[in-house]
Amino acid sequence: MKVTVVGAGNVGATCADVLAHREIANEIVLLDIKEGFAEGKALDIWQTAPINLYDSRVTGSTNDYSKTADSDVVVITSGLPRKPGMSRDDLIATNAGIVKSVTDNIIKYSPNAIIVIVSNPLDVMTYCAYLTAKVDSKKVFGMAGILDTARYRAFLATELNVSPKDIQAVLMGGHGDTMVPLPRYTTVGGIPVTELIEKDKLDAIIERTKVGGGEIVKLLGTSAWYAPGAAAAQMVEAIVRDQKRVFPVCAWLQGEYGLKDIYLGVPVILGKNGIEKIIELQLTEDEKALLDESATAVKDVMNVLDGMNL
Ligand SMILES: NC(=O)c1ccc[n+]([C@@H]2O[C@H](COP(=O)([O-])OP(=O)(O)OC[C@H]3O[C@@H](n4cnc5c(N)ncnc54)[C@H](O)[C@@H]3O)[C@@H](O)[C@H]2O)c1
Ligand SMILES: O=C(O)C[C@H](O)C(=O)O
Repeated sequence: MKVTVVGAGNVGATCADVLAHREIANEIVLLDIKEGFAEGKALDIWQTAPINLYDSRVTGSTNDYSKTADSDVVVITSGLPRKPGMSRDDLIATNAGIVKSVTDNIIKYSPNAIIVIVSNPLDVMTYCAYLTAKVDSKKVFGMAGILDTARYRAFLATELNVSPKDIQAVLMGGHGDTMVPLPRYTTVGGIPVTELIEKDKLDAIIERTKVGGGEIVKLLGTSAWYAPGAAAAQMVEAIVRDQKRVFPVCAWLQGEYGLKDIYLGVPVILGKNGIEKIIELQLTEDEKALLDESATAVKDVMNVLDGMNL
């Protein structure tokens, strides 16, 4: 299996590192526009192989897409991260052009690749890649839900003093402050979370999750990378190993949840064909209202992209 990661910055390099040391792909290409940057990162990662005992090959390339030819999966992380005070949507002006040109190049050399978008604003950059790639939407989708649920699960694990391994959760909607964590679908070792935590504490964790990206931006001056890189690698693993994992993924909706022509986070089954199924949950009226609100927020930014005439 060959996997390309475009953008060798914080998220891209972390993703490539996880793919390599967990031997998720045997050939990993890191590509960046900055001269020598991807080569340097790839060399550093590859030099961990004798220490971490793996044999996945990691190579780097400065914008030479011929090196990415015939990739099975491509992860796109290229683009600016936000700084304190910015929203993810503020990145659209720069990142849309980047995601479009990268997707064009990727499709030219790997027409059958499955494409996982990470660049922000996530839902709209995934839409941008889909419009550019002109392939089945089951092969173009975005990473956000695994990260957002990981934050939610980590906060719950701290609060309840239990292993994060035992916390399962579903989160839907856009990758922004309108995301919709679903306590009704959150369990701890099979026990509904609502039986283990007071409502006000759970509400506070949900609110913290919604702004979890911003919390890190404020602390670091740039956005997160360890959890995002690992989350993207987990999606790649589900695809290359045909694991049929159930994850929240930013997917193209065509009537599911009463929503059409929009990229939004929903639970899916992920396997060798990409999105193998979108799972439709029975939402309560309140949950559906929150999802609709999130969809409206994403649609507004999709309209901005449409107006850019890239
Ligand atoms: N979906 C998510 O949950 C999630 C999580 C974290 C970060 N992100 C987003 O991922 C993106 C990357 O974040 P980061 O922290 O790695 O940023 P970074 O600045 O560390 O890395 C971005 C890299 O992209 C490269 N790049 C820019 N234009 C390029 C082009 N045309 N072709 C190839 N490479 C190009 C840059 O040279 C840089 O090395 C940001 O947009 C960020 O907002 C999304
Ligand atoms: O918050 C950001 O800008 C990056 C990313 O979307 C995140 O949630 O960490």
